[in-house]
Amino acid sequence: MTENKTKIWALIPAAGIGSRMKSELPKQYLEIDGKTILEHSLSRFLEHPSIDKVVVALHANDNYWVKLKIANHPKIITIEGGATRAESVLNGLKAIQQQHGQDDWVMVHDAARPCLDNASIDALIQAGKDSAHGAILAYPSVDTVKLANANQTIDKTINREQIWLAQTPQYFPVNALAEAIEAGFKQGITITDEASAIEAQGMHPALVIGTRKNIKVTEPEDMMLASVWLVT
Ligand SMILES: Nc1ccn([C@@H]2O[C@H](COP(=O)(O)OP(=O)(O)OP(=O)(O)O)[C@@H](O)[C@H]2O)c(=O)n1
Ligand SMILES: C[C@](O)(CO)[C@H](O)COP(=O)(O)O
Repeated sequence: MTENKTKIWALIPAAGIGSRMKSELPKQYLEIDGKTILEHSLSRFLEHPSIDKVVVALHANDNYWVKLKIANHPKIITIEGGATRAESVLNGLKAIQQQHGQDDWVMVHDAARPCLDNASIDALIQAGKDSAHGAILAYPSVDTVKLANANQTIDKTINREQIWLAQTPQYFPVNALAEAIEAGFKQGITITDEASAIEAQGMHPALVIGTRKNIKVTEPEDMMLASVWLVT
């Protein structure tokens, strides 16, 4: 009798061009401590015992991936990403469904977040057991939050007790997430993370406190920060 264990997939959107980084290479291929940012991010899932398979969404014109040693890892499936992060994620979800993973769960993690730690992955898996609406890593704001006017003046101060900054991974049932993103596209909502699509369907994912190390490498100064976090 084969066990029908629910699998956990990792889905890594890595099809961006990193325009805000203003670098020659797409930022996910910039190196820190001898490895690309993408390899650092991928290694967290390749080495985690609870993650069964990893899908990586690559830019249609990506000719960097094949040069990585990790490119032939047996746990990895590569697919073509889309014009937006949400489209890349949906393409990855469809690939998981084609691999009979429709009843599994998926952790979507930005390739641009190389400083993720194992304890955060463990906490997210546990939170998924307690929340049918899924769960995301996030961090409560430590700064006062201002709502801005169009002319870059302050409209008002937002009570920061309720402000959390979303990170990734974001962890959901595969089918529910695919349906939510497709519905969001039809409704014309802006989907900048997986939870925003799930919320638009009336669901309330759990917030799991991450670490401040789990930064998204977005602008040039983030490289120094990530370099420090990766070696401490
Ligand atoms: N069409 C896209 C756009 C982004 N991403 C991925 O989504 C993650 C978060 O996106 P972001 O930090 O915005 O990356 P870029 O879109 O590359 O950056 P920029 O907006 O500065 O161009 C990154 O790992 C990026 O590779 C993707 O898979 N497909
Ligand atoms: C998904 C995300 O990392 C959560 O904070 C963020 O929304 C990605 O934004 P980006 O502009 O696509 O980098």
